[in-house]
Amino acid sequence: METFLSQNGLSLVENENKFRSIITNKKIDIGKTIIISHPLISFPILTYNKIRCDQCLKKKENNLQTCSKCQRVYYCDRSCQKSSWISHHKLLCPLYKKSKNNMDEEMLKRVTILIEKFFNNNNNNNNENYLFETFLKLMTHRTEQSINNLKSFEKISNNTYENLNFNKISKDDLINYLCVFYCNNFNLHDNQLFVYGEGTFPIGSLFNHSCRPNAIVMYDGAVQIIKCIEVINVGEEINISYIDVALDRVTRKKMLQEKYFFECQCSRCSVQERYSGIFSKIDQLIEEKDQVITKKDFNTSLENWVSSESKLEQNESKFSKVTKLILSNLLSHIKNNTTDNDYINSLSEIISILFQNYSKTNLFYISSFSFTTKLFYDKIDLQQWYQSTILGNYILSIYLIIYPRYHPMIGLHLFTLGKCYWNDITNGLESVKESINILECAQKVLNITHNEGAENVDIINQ
Ligand SMILES: C[S@@+](CC[C@H](N)C(=O)[O-])C[C@H]1O[C@@H](n2cnc3c(N)ncnc32)[C@H](O)[C@@H]1O
Repeated sequence: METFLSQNGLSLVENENKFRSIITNKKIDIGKTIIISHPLISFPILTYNKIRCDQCLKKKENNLQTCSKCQRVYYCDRSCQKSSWISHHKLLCPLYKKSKNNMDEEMLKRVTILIEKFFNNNNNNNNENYLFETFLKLMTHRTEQSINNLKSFEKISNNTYENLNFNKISKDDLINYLCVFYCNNFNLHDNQLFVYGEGTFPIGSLFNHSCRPNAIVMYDGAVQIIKCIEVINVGEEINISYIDVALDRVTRKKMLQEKYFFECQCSRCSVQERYSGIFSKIDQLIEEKDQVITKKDFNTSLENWVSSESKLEQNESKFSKVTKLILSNLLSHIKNNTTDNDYINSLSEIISILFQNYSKTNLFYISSFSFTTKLFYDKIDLQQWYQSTILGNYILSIYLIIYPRYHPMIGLHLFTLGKCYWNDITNGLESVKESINILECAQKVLNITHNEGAENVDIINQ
């Protein structure tokens, strides 16, 4: 494991609160790939299992071939089918007739078959041994798991043990593996961020969480790619995010505690930050203070704003003011190569103004956001392009407050917004100019966040 990490310029160091952390031995620039790693096991979720190959997880609509024996798994070609057969399917194929596995059981069976082989051939110089060694040292948090979890793990472990013969692995080991899955596994997502699979990635599991991460996780089929979104200097820790960082502090805290068993002390959540810093102000802006009535008010005023007849009236709205303030100050930081410090300074100034003037409004609530996004896509469906650009700009301004500037959500949204401007002919040449500006920003972000060859990036680059 250490060798693999050091080949990638990384080190694993002990950490008092987090057990271990990954730090970089060299400066990493924005957009650079930090590490590419393979899963021990990954497979598509049920809704995708007929359009994504069970072995390589690449998409191939309509052309996948099923295993003629069990007719439960689909492959893109003979080579993937053969790899899967050798890896685990030979043992699992006859079992599919008997039972319908849930995801955890499926993962457990596949992983355990491989680990048993690893134990049996321990001396072989297999170049994937580091994956097993890493997996076996991942955190289980077993003593902190809920009683319900442990009961369910025991049941799955019993089923698995009855169906497969293991010599080197005990039932108790299986429960440990399930605990590892619970707080280490990843959901694989496509370039639009839709989840298509689940995977055990031992190397990816070494990265700790931050609510203001400097790295993101992307996928290409079954391959995991961790990319840098903020300059990371020698000796600094690399952090990804385990949850959606747009969530408010209370929800983040609850989710991290329930699923990963830790109290987050990242740069955004630390006590020091909480009382003074910019992220604390952001968290206060998005934290919900009022109840349902204001939500209804919000929806009505948003709809009125978007459909107001006169532009003057529109510009007077708090939605317009906030959007203009944020975009006029922050959008240029996306396109130009400003430093992270310059960006944070600008963000800090904006947040202070927003905090002073809008901290008692519900403009930044996540719950308001689902309505705003729905309205945005409704306008697109209705081809009301001008209104879609107004809403799209507002959404973009909120994204720039809650997400790091080079985040896939921002890139994807810019891409959609750029297309709305392109279709909006009411403003003539102005719309075309704005479309180009927005699409250039989208190109910059997507080239950083997405992998080469990703569909959106290709379209935009062309
Ligand atoms: C996927 S593992 C990350 C690697 C782990 N530190 C290790 O050494 O194996 C997730 C676990 O790491 C710890 N962890 C991750 N991020 C943390 C953070 N920001 N603060 C405290 N603990 C964290 C928690 O115990 C969590 O359940």
